[in-house]
Amino acid sequence: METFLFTSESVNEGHPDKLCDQISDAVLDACLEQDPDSKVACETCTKTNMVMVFGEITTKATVDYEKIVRDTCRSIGFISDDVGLDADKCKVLVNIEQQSPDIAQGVHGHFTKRPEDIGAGDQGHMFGYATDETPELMPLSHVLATKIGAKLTEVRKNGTCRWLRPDGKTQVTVEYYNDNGAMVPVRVHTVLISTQHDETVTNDEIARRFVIGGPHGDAGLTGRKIIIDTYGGWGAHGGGAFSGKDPTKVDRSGAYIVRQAAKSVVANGMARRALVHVSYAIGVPEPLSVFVDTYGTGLIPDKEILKIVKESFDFRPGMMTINLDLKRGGNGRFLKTAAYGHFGRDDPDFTWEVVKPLKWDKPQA
Ligand SMILES: Nc1ncnc2c1ncn2[C@@H]1O[C@H](COP(=O)(O)OP(=O)(O)OP(=O)(O)O)[C@@H](O)[C@H]1O
Ligand code: MET
Repeated sequence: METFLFTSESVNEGHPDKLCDQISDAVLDACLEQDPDSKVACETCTKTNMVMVFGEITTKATVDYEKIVRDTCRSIGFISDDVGLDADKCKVLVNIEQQSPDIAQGVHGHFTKRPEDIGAGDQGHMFGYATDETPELMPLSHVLATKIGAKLTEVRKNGTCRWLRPDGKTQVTVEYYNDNGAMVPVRVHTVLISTQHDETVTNDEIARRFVIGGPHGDAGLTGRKIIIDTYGGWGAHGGGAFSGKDPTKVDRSGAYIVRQAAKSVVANGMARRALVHVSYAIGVPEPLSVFVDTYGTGLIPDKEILKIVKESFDFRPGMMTINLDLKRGGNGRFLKTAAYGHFGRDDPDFTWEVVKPLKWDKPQA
């Protein structure tokens, strides 16, 4: 049996880039909670003793950006310079302007367009992926890297492992067998864990020193972990980031709907593995292209699956927003997505994970 190795990495919520993603999505949550029509493009950057939020936000909500930054840092565990950032003492800079009137006019006509007519918030192309190798229909290498990272945070926060600090990375290599296009995991080959720790840990417990972490060790930026956010290197990626963006930004809503489409194709038994691709032009509601590839695992031809996908999913931004309930923020709805992956999560707030029943004729054996 010919096999190959495939590796996915993940980072914890204390990684500086992920801290930025979480602050951006906490801002989005706060805006949507008070004003579901908010238009939000919130970027965050951080370095030692400093967090800055910046971008374009048009909202009726009254938002205390500084408080959101400090609360988010604190809840992750950044509570002293020692661990990489002090939530209560760090400098917080805010540089937020309104959405460009040119974009507002083209995309939502300054809030006048009906949902059917709302245009894509930008050009771009997005991929959704699903594979039958795990119950959540996600790549095993990615699921394991993500879950080990989440577990590290859990044992830090619940006190099981007292020498852990917030920042950390994981990486998992899995040996796979290619079963006519379907991916079959054979064994876990390597697990790598790099976690920030305090000075009390001994050299027997760890291989390399990693005391300086968080923004002190490495600057952070929103949108720098797009592969960790999606499929761990499997499938494909159009390059758009998710966090801090309202659903008119198809980088996010488009990627969510194509995940639902790919997952539904696999869950309905039409294929063992699927990639769904969509593209947009700014200000235009209908997608420019939709494409399906089942890597040769389809029980019916890909072009028939594509037809079913196009009939079953509405790719217009205003309609994706309604169908996936993407204007609902608050209660950490989007904040949750900003660490440990946007896909494959078992949580009713991840509406794009709900499998849609698809009507198709299974060929006779
Ligand atoms: N009114 C406009 N019409 C068309 N394009 C515009 C308009 N205003 C700005 N742009 C272009 O679109 C770009 C935004 O594309 P980009 O992919 O960087 O978006 P983004 O939301 O920042 O995504 P990411 O977070 O993935 O970087 C701007 O930098 C600019 O080049
Ligand atoms: N940041 C922009 C906005 O707020 C979107 C990217 S530029 C087309 O609409």
